[in-house]
Amino acid sequence: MSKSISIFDTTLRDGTQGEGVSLSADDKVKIAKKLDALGVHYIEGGIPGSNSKDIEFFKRVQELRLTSKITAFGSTRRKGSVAEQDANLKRILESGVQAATLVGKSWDFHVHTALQTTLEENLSMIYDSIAFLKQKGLEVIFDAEHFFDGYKNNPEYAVAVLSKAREAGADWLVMCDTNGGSLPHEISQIVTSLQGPLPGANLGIHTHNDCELAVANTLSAVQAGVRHVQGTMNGYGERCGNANLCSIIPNLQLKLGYECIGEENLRTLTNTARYISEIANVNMPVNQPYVGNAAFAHKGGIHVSAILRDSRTYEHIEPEKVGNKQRVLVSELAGQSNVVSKAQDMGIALDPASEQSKHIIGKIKELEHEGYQFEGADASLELLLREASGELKELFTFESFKMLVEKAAGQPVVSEAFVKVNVAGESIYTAAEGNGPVNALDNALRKALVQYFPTLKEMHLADYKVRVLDDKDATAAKVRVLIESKNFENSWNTVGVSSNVIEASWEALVDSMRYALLGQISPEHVHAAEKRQGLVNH
Ligand SMILES: CC(=O)SCCNC(=O)CCNC(=O)[C@H](O)C(C)(C)COP(=O)(O)OP(=O)(O)OC[C@H]1O[C@@H](n2cnc3c(N)ncnc32)[C@H](O)[C@@H]1OP(=O)(O)O
Ligand SMILES: CC(=O)C(=O)O
Repeated sequence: MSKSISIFDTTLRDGTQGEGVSLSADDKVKIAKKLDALGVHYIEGGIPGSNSKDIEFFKRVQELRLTSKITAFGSTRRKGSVAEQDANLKRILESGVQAATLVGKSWDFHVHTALQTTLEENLSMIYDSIAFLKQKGLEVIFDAEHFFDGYKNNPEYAVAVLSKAREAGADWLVMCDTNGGSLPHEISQIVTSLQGPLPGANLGIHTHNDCELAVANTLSAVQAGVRHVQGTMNGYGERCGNANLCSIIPNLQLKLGYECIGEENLRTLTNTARYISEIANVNMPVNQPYVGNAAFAHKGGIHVSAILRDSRTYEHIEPEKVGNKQRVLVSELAGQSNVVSKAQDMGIALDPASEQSKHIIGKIKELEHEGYQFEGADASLELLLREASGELKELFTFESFKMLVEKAAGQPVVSEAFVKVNVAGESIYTAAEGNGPVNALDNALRKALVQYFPTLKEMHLADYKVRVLDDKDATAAKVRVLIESKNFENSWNTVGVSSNVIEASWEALVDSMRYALLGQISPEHVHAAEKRQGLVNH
């Protein structure tokens, strides 16, 4: 039996039925290009009978001449009408696609309850609609909605639906686990049972994740003989989502030896998944298998010590095969290996056997106990490691700060910060306003430093997160502030902890600037060098 699987992506249709996922025509075009580059065989673009955004997408995507086939989705004709007059079928034709996905009922209960028609009329709706589109020269993928629930309730009818679709000329007969309630062994048994009534049929699978089994159910169907797999990127979709292609494709290709998108394209999977999550504006869970940030991240000291000897000790595949990478995290669960490996990544020489490395681990554990978290604050960790290894040159030191927050009735709240820092032996005092206390502190600190270090003009704060660490004693609870900073090329994260949110923010802010200034020369040295060259005379 062929080991090629046709991959059908419905991120742009079923994916957008997921809560919180909404894509403009422009977003859809961008995602379609990316999916095409990934090498999926079909891209279901939307429902031309539903909205003008999808109509615009189908118009624009034709101009791109993608390799993936674009399909338009719609349901079978309405009951008691004729296919030629059906508004949804007409819209599919007008969309200019060469392939259509038609959804039809295959559960008798749905025919009676949702459609409120007879079983015979539903069969005619399926036959007429597929035959009409085939007559117009389209490839037709028939999605048998609720196929598995239908089969459990009335197997003869569910099979009659697929047979009718085949008779009408459907190119693929796709069995849908629409409510996502099936288990892998049921999928396997039902798919296998079709070999008798539908010998040699082109079967496909479309599953939902309501029992967190959509990927497992898809694999079961493939092992029972289906050769067409529908799913979405990152598992977006109605309710709990669709089968996640980011897991299905590597499972099929790397574990089961099926050909899906090829080895080279598979290496772009992580980038594609992350790009789509950015466009969809949906945060990707860090622990998402294969493509998540933590999919190959190692935290426990015992794990890190072993992966440094051989990655296979704690990795089921080489991360590069799906375009991901190994990461080592540093936390209170760290051992020497984590810290030494992290230091190496940062270009800091640290002897694993030294007292110095033991001291650093002790220090990290102590700080994590106090509430610091270095997993999400690489820049603060690097400062700590450089400081402990004696490599850090401080370019400024803190003297004091003061805050004023004022609110008068009917007036907007005003925040002002006063900051005193010392640069090259000189005490600098600045004041600045901001749209909040942290912004005011950032502005005042920057104002003090930028005259000495102009590169600070290029950086800005990109994200700010506060977490309450101990709510047993509400007012004395500690907070942890995480700040993400960016310049044109890089982003870096810093952390601060205190029972006072302003102090915690200050600490993270100062670290952010200390990190931005790593490798810069102190103004004292610049001044001394200029003096040597006779550029200044004092
Ligand atoms: C399993 C799936 O995911 S199927 C895809 C689901 N996705 C969507 O529904 C998103 C896009 N949907 C839409 O924009 C709209 O629902 C439309 C344009 C398709 C239809 O809108 P409306 O005409 O207002 O109908 P409405 O959404 O209220 O109800 C669905 C109608 O489709 C009919 N219908 C449902 N499934 C089918 C089917 N397989 N074949 C024929 N008709 C069907 C229903 O009987 C109902 O018609 P009725 O009100 O005459 O009984
Ligand atoms: C067709 C489809 O999306 C489903 O049955 O779930």
